[in-house]
Amino acid sequence: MDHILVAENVTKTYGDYTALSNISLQIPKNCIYGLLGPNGAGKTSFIRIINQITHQDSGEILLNGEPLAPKHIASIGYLPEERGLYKSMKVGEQALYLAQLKGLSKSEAKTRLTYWFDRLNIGDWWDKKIQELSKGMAQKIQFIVTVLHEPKLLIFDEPFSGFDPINANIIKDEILQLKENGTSIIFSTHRMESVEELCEHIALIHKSEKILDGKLSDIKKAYKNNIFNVGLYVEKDVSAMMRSLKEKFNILSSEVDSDENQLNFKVQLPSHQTGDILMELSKGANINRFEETIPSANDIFIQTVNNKDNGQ
Ligand SMILES: Nc1ncnc2c1ncn2[C@@H]1O[C@H](COP(=O)(O)OP(=O)(O)OP(=O)(O)O)[C@@H](O)[C@H]1O
Repeated sequence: MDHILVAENVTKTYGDYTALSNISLQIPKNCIYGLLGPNGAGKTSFIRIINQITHQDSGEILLNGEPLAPKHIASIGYLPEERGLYKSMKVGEQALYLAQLKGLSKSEAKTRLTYWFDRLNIGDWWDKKIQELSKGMAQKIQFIVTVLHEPKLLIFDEPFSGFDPINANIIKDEILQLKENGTSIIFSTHRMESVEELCEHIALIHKSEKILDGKLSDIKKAYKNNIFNVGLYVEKDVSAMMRSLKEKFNILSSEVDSDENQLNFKVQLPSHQTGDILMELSKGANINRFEETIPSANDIFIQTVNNKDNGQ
C-alpha cells in the first residue's frame, strides 16, 4: 500500500519525561486516519513533530517516501486545537496574510479565498473584524486557511469543537470531499462518534506508546465477542420461555414484557450454539431481531486502554 506518512520508532522526551516511545505508524494515502488516545497520551507531540514545530529525539519520519524536511511544510496543512487569530485585523485582510505565508501569491490567495468564503456561506464576513466573530465563526476562517493551499496531508485536531451541529456537518462534508479529491487526512479527536463516521484507519496511543492500529473494520471484527441482541414475540408464557433459555444459554441481560408477549435479551453464543438457540426459539416464538453486536470505537478505546492499564 502507498503511504503518505511513515513513522519508524519515533521517540520524544521532554527532560526526563518520555512523551512518545518508539512509535511506528503507517498512514495510507487518501484515507482519513484517526489518531486517538487519552489526554496526555502524546498525540499532540506527534503532530507537532510532523509539522516540524518540534523534533523527535530518535526515529525517522518519511513523507511520501522522503525523510521529513522543511520543504515539506508547504505540503502539510495543520488545524491545531488551540487556535489564534489577530483580533484587531479584518477577516479578509488576515486570511490573505495567512494564505501568503503558505506560499500563495496575493491574487491566487484572493481567488481561492473568494471561492471558499462563498462555499461556506461567509462571503459577507470579509470586512468584519476578527473580534466581532463568534468562536464557531472564527473557526470557519481557520478551517479555510488550513485547506487553502491544497496540502497533500491535512491534520485536524478536534476540528468540530465550537461548531453547532449544522456547521459541524458542513465541515464534516468538506473533510469527506477533501478526501474524495485525494487528500490524506490525520484526524485527532476524543469524539468517538466522529471516528465512526469518518475514519477508515485508526491508531490508539496510550502513555506514550502505540497500543493498537489498523483498519477500523478489521479491528471491529477482531473485537467482536459473540454477543447477540435478540427480540422475540412469544405466543404463550413469556417468563417460562425466559427461564428455559437461561438454563441453556449464557443470557447477559433481559427484558420481559408479559403484556405485549415481548422478550428482549442479550446472549453470548459460542459459534456452535447459534444453530441451537435458533432451533429453540423457533419452537414457541417469532424472532423479530437476531443480530450480532459490533463493538463501537468507544468500546474498543475503553477496553484497549483498560486492558493495557491492567497489564493484559
Ligand atoms: N513542551 C512540553 N514540555 C514538557 N512536557 C510536555 C510538553 N508538551 C507536552 N508535554 C507532556 O507530554 C505528554 C503528552 O502531551 P501531548 O500534548 O502530546 O498529549 P495529547 O495526547 O495531545 O493529550 P490531549 O488529548 O490532552 O490533548 C503530557 O504529559 C504533557 O504534559
